[in-house]
Amino acid sequence: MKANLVLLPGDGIGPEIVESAKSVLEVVAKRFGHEFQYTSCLIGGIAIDETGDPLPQETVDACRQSDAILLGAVGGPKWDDPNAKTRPEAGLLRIRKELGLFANLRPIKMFDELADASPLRPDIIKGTDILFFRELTGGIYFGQSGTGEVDGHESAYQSMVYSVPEVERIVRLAAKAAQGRDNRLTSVDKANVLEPSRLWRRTAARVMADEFPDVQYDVVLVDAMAMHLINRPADFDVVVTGNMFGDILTDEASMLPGSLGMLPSASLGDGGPGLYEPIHGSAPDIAGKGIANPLATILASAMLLRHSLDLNEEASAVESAVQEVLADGLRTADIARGGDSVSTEVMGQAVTAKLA
Ligand SMILES: NC(=O)C1=CN([C@@H]2O[C@H](COP(=O)(O)OP(=O)(O)OC[C@H]3O[C@@H](n4cnc5c(N)ncnc54)[C@H](O)[C@@H]3O)[C@@H](O)[C@H]2O)C=CC1
Ligand SMILES: CC(C)CC(=O)C(=O)O
Ligand SMILES: [Mg+2]
Repeated sequence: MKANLVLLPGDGIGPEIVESAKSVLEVVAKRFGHEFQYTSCLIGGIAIDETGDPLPQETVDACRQSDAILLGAVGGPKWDDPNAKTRPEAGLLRIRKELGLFANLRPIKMFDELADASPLRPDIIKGTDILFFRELTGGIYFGQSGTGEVDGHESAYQSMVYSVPEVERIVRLAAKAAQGRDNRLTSVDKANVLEPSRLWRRTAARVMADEFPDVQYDVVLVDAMAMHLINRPADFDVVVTGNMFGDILTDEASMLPGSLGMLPSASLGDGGPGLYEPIHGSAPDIAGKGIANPLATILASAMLLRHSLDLNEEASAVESAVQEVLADGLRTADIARGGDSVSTEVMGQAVTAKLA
């Protein structure tokens, strides 16, 4: 098949890990007889430096015309000035919104080979296989914000808004995914405090009762969920939650397989191109050192093959190749736990070698 792919390397370790994932896609195309074309576009801090805008219009246009998008990460200390007109992260939020990518799928899958990379005991993490559905284009990250004065003191606010259709569509997707897995769905909210969470909870309950009575459904408050994830992660199947709760809980959940550098994600909407990225950020502390773990981005490219190009065999081949290099004992520093480690490039090449 022919596919037009947009690459958005971004900032920090973004270019290094996207380069590794691109090499993997190139080798997949060669082995399976596909023709992938790549267009690299600006997003984030580098886009601010070059155009003044973290999401230039050419980037949006190229993404809209593509079959799928692979993104590295955005942001870094260079653009952290609290008084700056715009930030790299604004570009990422906008591309998600512009493309209507309301569903962010974040699988938390264990690799047996990495059991010793997790800070948690093997008996606790054994059998963990969670699929998070994080709502991605609403909630507090998109709420009205501003600064002002309260009681004579400088103040700031950011509001959290969810509408019924926004909750319905993400819950439906998550419930359908549950039907294809272990048929269990957990909705996470903060309904004991937040009004949008109460709307979320009653909407989700109605959708589940009316449309998915066969799916085993429960609700958990987000603070308790933070604890359950560490205490009994293997008990969860599909989890659906709002934008900020999903952002935070999945970074926490990355410690189950052992590193942020292992977790991919897919952002999907109603048709149109999907956007694939690792869940981590631009890791400025290790950028340019050639030691970042490229596996999250490589696994994101596998999700791209599966969800946007319908290439299931190819996606599985990439996932197996990752498993094999881990079984061979290859570790980047983040999963080496003090043992021998390899560079980003060597890890990427090892995966492509398995696929060639
Ligand atoms: N999707 C995106 O583009 C995201 C961007 N960010 C941005 O990234 C910048 C840095 O944020 P942080 O809070 O430091 O989060 P981060 O996720 O970039 O890094 C947190 C820690 O994990 C490590 N890490 C992350 N990815 C790794 C990988 N592939 N291999 C090895 N180690 C890895 C980093 O070295 C760091 O110690 C900020 O500007 C933030 O806004 C943060 C999260 C997501
Ligand atoms: C700009 C942020 C919302 C990025 C982030 O932390 C994420 O999507 O995981
Ligand atoms: Mg995050």
